[in-house]
Amino acid sequence: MTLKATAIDVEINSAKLLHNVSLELTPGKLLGVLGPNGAGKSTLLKVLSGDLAPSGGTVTLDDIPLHNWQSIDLAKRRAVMPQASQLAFPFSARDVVSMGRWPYEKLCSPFINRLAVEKAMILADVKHLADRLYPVLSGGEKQRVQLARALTQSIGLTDDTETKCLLLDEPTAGLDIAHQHAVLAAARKQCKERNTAGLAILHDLNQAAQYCDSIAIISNGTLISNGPTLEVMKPELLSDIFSCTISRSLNVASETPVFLSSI
Ligand SMILES: Nc1ncnc2c1ncn2[C@@H]1O[C@H](COP(=O)(O)OP(=O)(O)OP(=O)(O)O)[C@@H](O)[C@H]1O
Repeated sequence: MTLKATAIDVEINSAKLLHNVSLELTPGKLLGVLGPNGAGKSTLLKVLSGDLAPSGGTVTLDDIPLHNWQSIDLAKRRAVMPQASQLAFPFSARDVVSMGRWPYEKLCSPFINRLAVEKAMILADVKHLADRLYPVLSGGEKQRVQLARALTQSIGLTDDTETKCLLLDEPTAGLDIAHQHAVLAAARKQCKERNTAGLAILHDLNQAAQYCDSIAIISNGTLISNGPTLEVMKPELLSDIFSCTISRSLNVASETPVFLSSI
């Protein structure tokens, strides 16, 4: 049992941002959310995280509506990496990552909390940035520090058996290619090894196919398709959704699909 959205509508100033979207996150799996710019992907993530109340429908975590959860209990169960995080204060990168431990401050010893921070910094490859000031890091470095913050939050307790949810809004945006792979590998590892239910909004079709267990496609605020990655990522559907020609072949060496696109 985990995070479940049922018949979600979002309407702001008479604009329909989401219409009748139902979606469930699965423990141990990474769900990729694809769709054109302005489709409603970030809006969906904000509804799933509890940051935005839907106009209609419900989001439940373990069958309990999100608005009935205490914020500290919700923070123990789901971590969010938003699309952009600005912090004006001169915190170090380690301070920012440590913020992910606030739900566990009183539950774990300082030693355990420090270990969880160090582990997440290694996973997100930001250990070498630990003492640098966050506001002066590059965009990609800040992105990885934010990923580490979300990862350390979703690590929870050392012997935690509760399923966590990890919600990532374009975690690879602005990253060099090696770090794009590293970030998605870290997200997938977190899902598999800690039975975390993950969601990542992505724009790269090849990375989505390579790292995600299932795919949801959103277009014009509507869920168009949702299911196992290769069943959903059909060239005809993708070409239609993204208004360009998309073909799919197979990388024989790695046995992974390869998507090519042209206008
Ligand atoms: N607070 C708001 N008020 C009015 N319209 C909004 C608001 N927030 C988002 N929108 C609009 O809702 C639509 C969906 O936005 P959203 O950010 O969810 O898209 P997205 O799929 O994440 O896009 P992208 O891939 O460009 O990040 C857009 O047209 C956006 O302008």
